Amino acid sequence: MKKYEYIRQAAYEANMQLPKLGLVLFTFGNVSAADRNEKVFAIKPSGVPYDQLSAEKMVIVDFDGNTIEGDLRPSSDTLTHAVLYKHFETIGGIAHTHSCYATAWAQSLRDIPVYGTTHADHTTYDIPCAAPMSDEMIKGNYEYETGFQIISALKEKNISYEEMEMILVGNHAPFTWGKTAEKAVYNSAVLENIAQMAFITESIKADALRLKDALIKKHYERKHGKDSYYGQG
Ligand SMILES: O=C(CO)[C@@H](O)[C@H](O)COP(=O)(O)O
Repeated sequence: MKKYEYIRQAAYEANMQLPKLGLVLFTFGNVSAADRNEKVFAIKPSGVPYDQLSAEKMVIVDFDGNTIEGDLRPSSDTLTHAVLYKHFETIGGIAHTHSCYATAWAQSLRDIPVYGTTHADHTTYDIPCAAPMSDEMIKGNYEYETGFQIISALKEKNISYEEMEMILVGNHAPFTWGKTAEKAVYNSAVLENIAQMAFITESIKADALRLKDALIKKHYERKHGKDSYYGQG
């Protein structure tokens, strides 16, 4: 197998899931897949429509954001991916979408509260919204700073990147990650569904009640506890 072929293919297949799942339009969003031994990742080229993508067009970038291989320019979000790979030491994939409901929560600068068991099946925490960029950050290295905004938001709430594989970036859109690029895309789809349900919940009842802590715990444990299918792996 040619060098980096595995991550090129993984990134390509994961990117192609985004329009299929209705998580992006046109050229919005991007997915990357990492080879942690080589400290590189394959990412969608910038501005290329999904129906014109191929595994060969994926750009290989190192964890400092330098292009290693590829004829096209890597996604404009590359430095955010690079910062996350460097700091979240066990992840193998990252997805960024502009999916409608999750992005609307990000634009509203709001964490998504745990309103129901769908949310609790995936995480016991509210989905955090990282603070929007300061003027200095916008003038500086914006995409690089976005990575640090994500890291700071989790740190502030004392949540690890392993417990929370999804985040909203204030005024921007969601980023999700996971052990693989496929899992990162799965998390983007779950986040969009949770965001939509939370929005509709508040539209029906503005003062909707949060799910009780005991139920949050019960639902999460059922899916992720030691006796669950996932907990055993
Ligand atoms: O966040 C943004 C724009 O707000 C980007 O995700 C674009 O939606 C896609 O950019 P490229 O990956 O094509 O550079």
